[in-house]
Amino acid sequence: MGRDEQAPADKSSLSCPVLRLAHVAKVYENDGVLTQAVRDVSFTVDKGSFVGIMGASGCGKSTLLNLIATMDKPSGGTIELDGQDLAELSEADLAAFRRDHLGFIFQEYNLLETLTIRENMMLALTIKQTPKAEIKGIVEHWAAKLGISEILRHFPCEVSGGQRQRCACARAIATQPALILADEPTGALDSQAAKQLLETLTMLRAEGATILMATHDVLSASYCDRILLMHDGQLRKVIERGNLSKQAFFTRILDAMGAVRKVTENDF
Ligand SMILES: Nc1ncnc2c1ncn2[C@@H]1O[C@H](COP(=O)(O)OP(=O)(O)OP(=O)(O)O)[C@@H](O)[C@H]1O
Repeated sequence: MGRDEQAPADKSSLSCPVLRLAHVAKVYENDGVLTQAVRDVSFTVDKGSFVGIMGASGCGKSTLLNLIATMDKPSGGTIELDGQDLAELSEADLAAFRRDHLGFIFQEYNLLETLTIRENMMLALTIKQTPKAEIKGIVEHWAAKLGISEILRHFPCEVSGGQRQRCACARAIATQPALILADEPTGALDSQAAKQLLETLTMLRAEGATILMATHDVLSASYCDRILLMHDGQLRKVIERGNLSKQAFFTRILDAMGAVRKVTENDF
């Protein structure tokens, strides 16, 4: 049995996890109807890694991301981010914790339309109480790295979808969060812009960022170091990239997805 065939292993003794989930569950209740969206999910995300959560629509990716983003609370299990058990935080502490430890990149950019790209980045740093004297330098540093220096004075509506998404990346990384959560970040982009964005995320990872990305797109997933394959709320498989090329990893993910589907079909 290859290592990508094993049940998810806790690698925390070997490395430095930024995020640790243990037996996380989420049950929604609407008008007495229960939906078990996440079931007994355990995994860790190491510092400086780029991890993907994959699975078909409805498998629980967004629910899991919302729990990690502190937007919702699990029905069971524990989530530890940057050494903090999220359950121990009061409602009042959560917003500050989110601001100080997390960065977000969503499918729909989430830039404030009435602010320029520069102001969007500055706002994130101001909210995080970055010293005023440092803000300009930080904005310019990341804008240059992400190739958006020329458009800093523009409003989001004046730039392309790909540029907007790179701005969202610049804003997320500028505050140096412990973890960047990306939810289908390439969902609204054409294939060329999607490729550029994925290369940008890979570059941010090389700069030390830790990224957890939900996607249903195998090509996006092939840029990751590790894929967590979900099905029906459960973590079914962990696929490590290791030394594989992007293309070989792409094939391995496809194979693993096929295998998960086969097991599921055989259940009937
Ligand atoms: N607020 C809610 N109330 C009740 N059920 C919900 C709620 N949010 C999600 N669900 C259900 O939980 C399950 C997981 O949904 P979730 O949105 O996490 O899946 P997903 O993998 O992110 O899907 P997609 O890729 O389509 O966004 C689904 O069965 C969904 O219908």
